[in-house]
Amino acid sequence: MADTEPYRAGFACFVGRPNAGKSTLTNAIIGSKIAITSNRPQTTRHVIRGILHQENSQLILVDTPGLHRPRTLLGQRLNDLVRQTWTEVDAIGLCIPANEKVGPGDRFITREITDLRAKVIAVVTKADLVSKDELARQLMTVQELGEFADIVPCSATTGENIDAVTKVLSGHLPESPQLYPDGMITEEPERVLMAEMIREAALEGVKDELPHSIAVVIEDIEDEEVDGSPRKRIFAEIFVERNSQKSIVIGRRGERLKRVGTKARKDIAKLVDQRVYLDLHVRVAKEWQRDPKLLRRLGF
Ligand SMILES: Nc1nc2c(ncn2[C@@H]2O[C@H](COP(=O)(O)OP(=O)(O)OP(=O)(O)O)[C@@H](O)[C@H]2O)c(=O)[nH]1
Repeated sequence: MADTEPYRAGFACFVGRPNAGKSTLTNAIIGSKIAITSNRPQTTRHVIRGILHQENSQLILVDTPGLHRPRTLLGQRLNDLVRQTWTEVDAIGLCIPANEKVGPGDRFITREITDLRAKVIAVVTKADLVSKDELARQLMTVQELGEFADIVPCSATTGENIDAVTKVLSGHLPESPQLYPDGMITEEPERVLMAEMIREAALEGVKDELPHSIAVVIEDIEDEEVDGSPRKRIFAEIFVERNSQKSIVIGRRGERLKRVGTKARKDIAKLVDQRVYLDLHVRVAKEWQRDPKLLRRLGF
């Protein structure tokens, strides 16, 4: 029967409250670190696409930030971006952690995505954190939450049932010819990925206020040759809103910034498969979240 199956291709995204496991799931499916995860809410800012090529389908995953109460211009733009994305996809995976009570946040998001043309699949994430009984109970609670085309439990950490999530999502895509060439896993410009890697490194182990106040811009990338082998020299600016935040990022005698640079450099070197020299600067740009010009420069 397999070869009579029609070819399907289309777009899907994961939604869910902050920390529901959307980015980790996206990574587990695509099998490469293209979306940024952290244990802090709302670190996913850019729409990043990963493309999963299978024999009979092509699943294009779009990563969106979470909806949140818009307090700034950035907040409003992010929400617009999220809603825009939802209207464009063919399938939506609503992520609900197995280890947390279904709450108002989940109901809010469920309502928001109910009347879209996309098929909605409930994905119960982090299944590894609960017992079988707890998982069964959560699946039943989720069933009551709304009308879903399917409900699938999985764990992105152990990889359990990730194939099932992919299969179910792909099965709800429209019949369509292949949309992207073979082998392509992301169409996000490398610069955005580089900036996200630096941002992730800069956020490691810092206080709650920083994630919303930090942004990274890649100013320039130069190809150079060192000792006969190619190297990329990358100039990046880390923007923060206050001097106090600048001190946090830089650390005592610049030690923290050095660690940030080392980690980001390694991640970027893996991404571009080349040696990298990273030139990092930290700049205070007061209220960058409210400055339309700066927002545009930062890619929002
Ligand atoms: N044990 C376990 N932890 C997970 C799993 N999936 C995600 N996590 C953890 O949950 C936290 C949040 O995961 P993310 O993937 O960043 O969540 P997100 O929904 O993208 O979060 P936002 O970007 O804030 O919207 C991270 O610390 C992950 O390591 C899983 O299957 N099992």
